[in-house]
Amino acid sequence: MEIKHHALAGVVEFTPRIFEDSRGIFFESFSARIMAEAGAGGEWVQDNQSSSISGVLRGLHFQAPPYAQAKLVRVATGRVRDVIVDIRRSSSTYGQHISVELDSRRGNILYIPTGFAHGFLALEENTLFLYRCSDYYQPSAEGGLCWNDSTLNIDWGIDAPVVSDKDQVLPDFKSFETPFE
Ligand SMILES: Cc1cn([C@H]2C[C@H](O)[C@@H](COP(=O)(O)OP(=O)(O)O[C@H]3O[C@@H](C)C(=O)[C@@H](O)[C@H]3O)O2)c(=O)[nH]c1=O
Repeated sequence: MEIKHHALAGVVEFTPRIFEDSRGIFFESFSARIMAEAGAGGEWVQDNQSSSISGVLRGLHFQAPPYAQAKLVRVATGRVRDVIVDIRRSSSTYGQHISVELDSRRGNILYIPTGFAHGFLALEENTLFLYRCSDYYQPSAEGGLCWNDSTLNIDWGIDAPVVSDKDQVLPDFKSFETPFE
């Protein structure tokens, strides 16, 4: 497993070794030991799966404490542009984001600690997105940020993605009060 520590503290990307033979491919998509040693350990309690048509954008989402969720995200079919925004008030990179392409052919996996808003854009038809969460879904704790906020200035590479009604009314960064220390 190749390990990359990203510029935003605590964010780790894993790229597994892919074994290919005449039957197809094999790779390890989760290793509690390797991930914990890289600072991406977690008590995972919920697995989620979504499928999206090309051009669907989901986000930017988080759950507020005490229901904050770390996430371990990957793509099983297709490809996404995955974006995370640091919303930890005391962080030196507060308000900054990174964008990582997650590709089912590479099998790369992104560890997102608590204190980040998360979203992704599906870049292919039938993109199957899989993720584990460190806490259960808690609708009352759901929060978010506007995907095309001018302060965040995220280059999604698309002007008019397919966005849910809920995601069209998320707050902008200027009026946002983060619940994360
Ligand atoms: C996230 C979630 C949703 N739901 C339900 C609520 C709703 O009726 C339906 C669809 O929910 P949403 O529109 O919020 O799904 P979606 O927009 O895919 O939400 C997800 O977006 C990505 C970017 C994340 O980071 C995730 O944490 C999650 O917020 O599924 C659950 O039952 N459990 C869950 O854990």
